[in-house]
Amino acid sequence: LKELRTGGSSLPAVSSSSSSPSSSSSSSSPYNTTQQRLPGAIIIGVRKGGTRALLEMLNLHADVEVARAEVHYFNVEEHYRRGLAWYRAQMPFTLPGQLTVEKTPGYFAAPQVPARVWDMNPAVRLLLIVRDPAERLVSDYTQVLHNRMTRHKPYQPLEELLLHKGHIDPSYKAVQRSLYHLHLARWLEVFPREQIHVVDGDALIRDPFPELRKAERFLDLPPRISPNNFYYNTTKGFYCLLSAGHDKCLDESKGRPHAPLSTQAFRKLCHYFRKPNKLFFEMVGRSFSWC
Ligand SMILES: Nc1ncnc2c1ncn2[C@@H]1O[C@H](COP(=O)(O)OS(=O)(=O)O)[C@@H](OP(=O)(O)O)[C@H]1O
Repeated sequence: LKELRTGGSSLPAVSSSSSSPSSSSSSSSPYNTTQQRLPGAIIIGVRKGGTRALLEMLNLHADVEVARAEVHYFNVEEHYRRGLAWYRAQMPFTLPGQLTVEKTPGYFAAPQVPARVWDMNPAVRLLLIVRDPAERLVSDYTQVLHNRMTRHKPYQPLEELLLHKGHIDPSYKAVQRSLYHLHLARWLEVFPREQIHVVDGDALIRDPFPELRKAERFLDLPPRISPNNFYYNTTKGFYCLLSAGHDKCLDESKGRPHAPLSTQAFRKLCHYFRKPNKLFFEMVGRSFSWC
């Protein structure tokens, strides 16, 4: 939508030899007014929490430009070795005063990432969008299942991966990714709590606008996103975006029907997450109505 309005992020990326966080690459635009800048805000996770929806919705704001692709700079060694100039060259072109936002949910659970993000810019604002960890896990599995099916690869039913001798298997990666308190603890060793804004992913699904208003406030953006930017699409079963006469829904990989899981197994999952959830609520100073 924004691209249609400003042409901002559709310009080609250029690389720069500088690695200073404050420096930036000049654009090849005829007016030379736009530059690629390092992000002032990063959506760090959680995977399947609604990170794409949040990014696209923030992009409705005239003062925001977003990196369309997940960059995986801080969590993939090969990318990190390329340095900040490479990272910056993955960012959209922005006008002075515009905020660059990127999202890579893989950052949240990667232990080396918080310190690296701090080194990039200790003032960067972090957005963490969370969702009921049991639902998140099923969504996570559903995505892997879909990818494997598309590549005609074999796959195990969720219950086989999730349960070991009738108990939740803590070594299953999707279980680990839902232990939000463990991952957040590592971020809080590096960043003050005030620098991390927690978005309620379930609330964002039900009614995006209030969550966006809170995010605008956290990012010190003037309130520009309005309820008129959203409409409920009955075919998709989710809110879609409206801006400057254009409408846009997230692609079909967002909001897929979930893989089946027995009620009994789902209950076990909910029970398993009860304690970790409590620890997470204490950490963030608020609670969520998760199962
Ligand atoms: N408006 C709107 N439209 C479509 N989907 C929406 C929306 N808001 C939130 N969501 C939820 O986003 C979930 C996908 O999360 P992510 O974008 O973080 O996934 S990913 O980690 O980047 O793959 C996706 O999860 P699933 O429903 O499990 O597919 C959605 O529930």
